[in-house]
Formats: sequence, C-alpha cells, structure tokens
Amino acid sequence: MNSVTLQNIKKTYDKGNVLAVDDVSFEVKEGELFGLIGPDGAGKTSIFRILTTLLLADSGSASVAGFDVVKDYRAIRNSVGYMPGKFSLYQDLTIRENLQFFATVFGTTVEANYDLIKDIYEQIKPFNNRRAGKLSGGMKQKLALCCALIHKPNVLLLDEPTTGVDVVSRREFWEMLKKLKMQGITILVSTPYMDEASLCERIALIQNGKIMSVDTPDKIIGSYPVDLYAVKSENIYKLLVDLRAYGEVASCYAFGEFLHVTMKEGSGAEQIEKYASGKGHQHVVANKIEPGIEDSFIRLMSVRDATKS
Ligand SMILES: Nc1ncnc2c1ncn2[C@@H]1O[C@H](COP(=O)(O)OP(=O)(O)OP(=O)(O)O)[C@@H](O)[C@H]1O
Repeated sequence: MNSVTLQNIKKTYDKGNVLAVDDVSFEVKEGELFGLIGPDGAGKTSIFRILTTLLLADSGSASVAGFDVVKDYRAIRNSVGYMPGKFSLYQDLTIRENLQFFATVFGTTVEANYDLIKDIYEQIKPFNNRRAGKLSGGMKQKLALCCALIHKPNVLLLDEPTTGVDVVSRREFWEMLKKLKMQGITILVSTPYMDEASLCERIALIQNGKIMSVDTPDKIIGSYPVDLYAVKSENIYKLLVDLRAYGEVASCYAFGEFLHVTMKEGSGAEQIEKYASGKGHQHVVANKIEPGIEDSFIRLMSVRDATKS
C-alpha cells in the first residue's frame, strides 16, 4: 500500500509565471524511507506544502495516509508529522515548553507519547529550560523532530531537515530516521545533499520542478549508461577548458579535486591522457571510476536539457 501518492501535480506562482512543480507523480510505500533529492529551488518545499495541505496545487491530486490533501485536510493534519525546512519552533519557548505546546495543539501530552520520542528527546533533555532560539542547529533539529512526532503520526514529512547542520548531527539524524522507520513510520525526506541519497530506500531526483528518475539509489547509479573517468593534472582549470574543447569528450565537469569526464563512443582513459599531454599538461591522471548519485543527477539533467532544445 502507498502512504503518499502524487499524481500529475502542478504548481505555479506569480500568476502562472513561475512553474515550481511540473506534472509530478510518485508514490511512497507504507513503511518506506523515501528521499526527494534536488538543489535549491527544485520544487521540494512546494511539494511538501501541498502534501501537508498548506498549499493548493493548480492541478493533479495527492493523498497522504489514505487521505486526499484537499477533501480530507483535517484528517491529514492529525496523521502527518511535518518538519518544515525553516526552523518552525517558538524561539522564545524552552525545549520543554515547545514540546508541551505541540502536544497540546494535537490534544495529547508529552507523557502519552514518550516512548516514540524518548531516544531523541533524551539527547536534548539536559537543556530542557533553554529557549529554542538559543539551541545549536543539531539540537533545534532534534527538538523539531520530537515536536513533529508528538502526536504519533503514521507518516513523517521532513523538508530539508539536515540543511545547515554539521556533519556529525547529520549522521545522527539519519540514524534516528532509520530507527523511526523500524517502528513502522513512513518517511518522506527532502535534501539537497546528494550523499544522503544512499541512506534512503528509494529516491526521486527533482530539478526545475520535474522528477527525472524514481528508483533505488543503486538502480539509478547502475543505469548510468557510459564509462566515467576521474581526470586531473597540475592545472585543473586549463584542463577543464581544454577537455571541453576536445571533440571526443561528451561531458566534463569539476568534481572536488578531479574532473569527471565521459567520452564519445570508443574513447577511453588512454586517449584522455594522450590528448591532455599533447596540450602540455603535466602529471595527467585519468582513471575509470564508478559514478555516484551526483553524476547520475548531472547526466539526467543534461539529457533532459538536450531533449528540450
Ligand atoms: N511564494 C512564491 N512566489 C513565487 N515563487 C515562488 C514562491 N515559492 C517558491 N517559489 C519559486 O518556486 C520554485 C520552487 O521553490 P521551492 O521552494 O518549492 O523549491 P525547493 O526545492 O524547496 O528550494 P528551496 O530549498 O530553495 O526552498 C523556485 O523557483 C522558487 O523561487
């Protein structure tokens, strides 16, 4: 059974001039940890706001926990835990007061649902009397997650929960999500960090409001259709310019200290090295590598742009 479904959802702003969500369809299965992965402005927040009944789509339909986002908006609000991208807690209330506030809004108490939040809450409990505005990013994120869980939702919708949070807190957060998933909660989480894709069971890659692919991270990476090379030399910027001008190169982009390069048919690492050396580059290294999600994302984007033009 699906816990979240979107069918042909479209959303525009500014009287139709900004197309934020472009005919988006995907499903999140019950109990799944599903990632919506895309850069800033891709349309993630608009999708979350539509799913949490805070925004109406122009067209299409969507349901969460079996409830239609338009007809059954009241029921959705009770069965969904939502953690918005922007910090949503009351800055002037303490940790304890924020939790109590959210519990009261949902007609419950912190004590009644303690089991579900216990592991997360106990990490911030020593700071119970600190105002939310004075917490670190990681602590705010834990408190926001506790507040989103306080009414025992079946589905958690987390919009960029790890944005701006340090690496250790990000890792801890994903561990918490895995534990919540094990308790049967369906989780839809968005992130601009491609490295977090591998922590999800399935992902949807989104760019400019359009879903480019929906599958497991392994399958998306496995469907990368050509060989990929990591290339470097002593002058990486000149190498980028030279390789982009080389007729045998299909794509070339900077990736950390390397360039990631794909070639037109029949060409390989040796040919890259020979060409670069011929252009006067020193210490040229070209190795065939396994692509990652970011490479798949870039390729899907360029394929889509090529079919558009
Ligand atoms: N209220 C609004 N009025 C006009 N344009 C908007 C509005 N909200 C979002 N947009 C535009 O819609 C597009 C999608 O924005 P959205 O916030 O849904 O994306 P996002 O992937 O969540 O990115 P971000 O992390 O930057 O919020 C962007 O081009 C954004 O500028």
